[in-house]
Amino acid sequence: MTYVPCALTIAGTDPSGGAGIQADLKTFQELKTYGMSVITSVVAQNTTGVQDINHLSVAFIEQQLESVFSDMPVHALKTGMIANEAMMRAVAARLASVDAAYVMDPVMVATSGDSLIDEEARQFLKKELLPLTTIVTPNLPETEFITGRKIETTEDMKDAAAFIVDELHAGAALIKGGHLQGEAVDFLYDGHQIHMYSEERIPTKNTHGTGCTYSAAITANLSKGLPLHEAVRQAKRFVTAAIRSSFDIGSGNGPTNHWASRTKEEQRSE
Ligand SMILES: Nc1ncnc2c1ncn2[C@@H]1O[C@H](COP(=O)(O)OP(=O)(O)OP(=O)(O)O)[C@@H](O)[C@H]1O
Ligand SMILES: Cc1ncc(CO)c(N)n1
Repeated sequence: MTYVPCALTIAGTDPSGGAGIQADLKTFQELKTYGMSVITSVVAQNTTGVQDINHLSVAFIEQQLESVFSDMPVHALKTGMIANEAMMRAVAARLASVDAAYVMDPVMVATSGDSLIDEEARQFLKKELLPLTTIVTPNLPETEFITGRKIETTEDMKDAAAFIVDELHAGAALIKGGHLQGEAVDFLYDGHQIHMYSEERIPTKNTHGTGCTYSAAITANLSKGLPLHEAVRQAKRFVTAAIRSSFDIGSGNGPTNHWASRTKEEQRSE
């Protein structure tokens, strides 16, 4: 039987297609993995912000998890928006018995600035979910929350990555510098060494869903069995290409373009 890499996302939705579950599934598909999704909250949002949120019940989230795990292989999974502590407890209980790479995108606020999870969920994420991760991928505000430190320089980013692994027991930490000035530089600490991923900053406001797309690409690459550093390296290339050819659609922060990383040959043969 051929091996099909299977990737799962546990997250909220974006009907405008740029972030959340929709961005994750598009990314899984582009990276030639079999994509699956468990929805935590249905979010009415678009490029301008979040208009409303409808949370699914904990029992229904548990049922979705059971439907997937009782029947399907999962080689890697990611979590995105998990709005409250009760939902997080249900996910944590399932993760404890799952043997798959776990990528946590510690989603707290949308690109627009709208809050997506409550205060108790933030605390639970830091104390209970972090130690279960293969890798956590915070942006700068999320890193400041998780570490309780101000992050202003690349040195601060490297120190934060080490702190999150050594003191808070994440498997690895990728600190994303999308919110800094200058080069778009990210640092990975895997418990042994620091890796740096740096790309030219693209002058665009169209960054809706970049964090979702990046963590989904890492998840897809891990489901294929790539080592962590290589999974992140290829994902950084993918998200940079997606930002470079992002869409100027909608009147706010436009979405990334998930098919941008296809080679010319691949695009021609379609
Ligand atoms: N303008 C840009 N040009 C190039 N790379 C960028 C730009 N903005 C962000 N990135 C890169 O995109 C990736 C996602 O980082 P970012 O810090 O924006 O995530 P995020 O804040 O979690 O995203 P989101 O807006 O979805 O919440 C990182 O690799 C970051 O370095
Ligand atoms: C559902 C969801 N998850 C994550 C983000 C962060 O971009 C968002 N805007 N929406």
